[in-house]
Amino acid sequence: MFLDIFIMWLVLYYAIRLVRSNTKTIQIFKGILLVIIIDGIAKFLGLKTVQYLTDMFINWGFLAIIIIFQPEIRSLLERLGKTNVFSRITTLTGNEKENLVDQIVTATMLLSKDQTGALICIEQNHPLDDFIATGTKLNSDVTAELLTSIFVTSTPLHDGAVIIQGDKIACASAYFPPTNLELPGRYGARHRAAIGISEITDAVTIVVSEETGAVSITEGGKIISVNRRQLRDYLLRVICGEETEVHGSGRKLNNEKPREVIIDDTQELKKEGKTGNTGVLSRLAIKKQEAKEQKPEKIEAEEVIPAEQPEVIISDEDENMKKLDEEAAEIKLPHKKARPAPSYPENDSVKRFEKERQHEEELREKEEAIRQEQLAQKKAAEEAERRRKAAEEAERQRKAAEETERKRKAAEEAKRLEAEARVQEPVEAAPRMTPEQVRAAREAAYQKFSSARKPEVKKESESSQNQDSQFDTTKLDLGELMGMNEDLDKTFEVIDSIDSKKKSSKTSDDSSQQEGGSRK
Ligand SMILES: Nc1ncnc2c1ncn2[C@@H]1O[C@H](COP(=O)(O)OP(=O)(O)OP(=O)(O)O)[C@@H](O)[C@H]1O
Repeated sequence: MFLDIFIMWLVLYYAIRLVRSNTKTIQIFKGILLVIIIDGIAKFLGLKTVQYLTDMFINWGFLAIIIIFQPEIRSLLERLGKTNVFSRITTLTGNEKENLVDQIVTATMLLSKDQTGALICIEQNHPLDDFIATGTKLNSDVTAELLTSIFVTSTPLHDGAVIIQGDKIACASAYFPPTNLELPGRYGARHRAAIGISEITDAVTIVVSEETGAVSITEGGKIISVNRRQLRDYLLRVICGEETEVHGSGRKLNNEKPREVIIDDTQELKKEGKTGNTGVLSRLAIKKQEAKEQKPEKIEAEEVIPAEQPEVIISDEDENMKKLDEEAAEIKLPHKKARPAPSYPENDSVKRFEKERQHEEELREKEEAIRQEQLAQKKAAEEAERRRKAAEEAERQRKAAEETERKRKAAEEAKRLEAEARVQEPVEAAPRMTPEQVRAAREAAYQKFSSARKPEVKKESESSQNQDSQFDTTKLDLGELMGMNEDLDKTFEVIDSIDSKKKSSKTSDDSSQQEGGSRK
């Protein structure tokens, strides 16, 4: 019986812790409570339909809870499986815890002074192994030197968060899901990631702004700006469970961890013109303002001195702080280099959207490149065709010019030959006989000459005289005949030369005509 009650108590204890460690779970739990209350009221007032609905919800609620809390149940079982029921931090001794706090505070203040952005997450009861898996595992001692070195912007590990498990730096470059809360513009991706992790786990996260050097703490979905002293007090309380005093303020911090630390972002939102729809933080800030008026002794977010403001030195006798100052003075941060683009993984939906956008952009660029290439090819083809035609036209014109020239020369040559022929004409015109006729005449002349010498052949010469009276050689003496014979020889030579020239000019004409024909 006692064991039974003990087990039930354990189950309830862890269930409540699980619900409390996650703001989303709290909301769902509140919803379930509301349904149970409505069911009670319906029963009391006898509202049968409402009761039927709420009964249905409660009857099936077990299944619904399993479905709704599936990730949380899984994480609880995982946690049980790892037998890490007690957080690693609880296993440290008092001195180790204090040293851990000092190292974290020193590193944070150095980073703040140097305006080097940082995100340091300290694991509490909720294991952060899933987030450690997104980063680079280190498993090294927590020292101010190592912490500051990690966040120096020229190192590959500076992007993302450092997770501290117990007294070890479990990893660097871890990715946290950012919050979806509406926040003032001064909070960027780093602050969103810090609030995001505090919404889904009970971890405490320290953020150092790269822009202003301001130090903030996030826990339970809330963010608060702190100075060095406040940071130390806060960490001592969270890690060592110490109750500390804010020196000089005359006020004590709550015994419990300040789970609802909030920042007054109402002023900021008003400045940005977002007065209509103020976020959760601003509404909480207003509530807190009201509470403050009632309980002035409680420390409020609005009262926290922002880290960028000159720090108020409250006590000269704080030896711990002096020691921290001395330690910090020994650590020198390297010269900051230009900040490279973040390489940590982005929020899933944003990443997907960005990927799709890039893909579309690439497709558009490819299509445009193909279109441009086609256009260029078309232009090149057109240009080539234009050049080919121009070359053809130039060739045609060249040939035409050559042809004209050739014809001109041929005509000139013909003219020249004609002129030459005309010069030879008187010699050619004299006989006005064909060579056969001349040969016949010559023969006849010879016959006549012979018959004059021999009377027996006289009759034959008479008959030939009748044929051609022009060549009446009977009355010619030998001298005359010989002279005539020489004349005839000259005439034949002239005729032969004219014939050969005519022939040669005719063959050149023919060949040119043939060339013209084949070109056509
Ligand atoms: N989801 C995330 N998880 C872990 N680290 C992140 C995440 N988002 C951003 N960071 C870190 O924050 C850096 C970008 O910070 P950003 O300047 O956008 O934030 P910020 O809140 O304006 O801080 P700061 O005041 O330092 O500029 C990144 O380089 C990365 O190191």
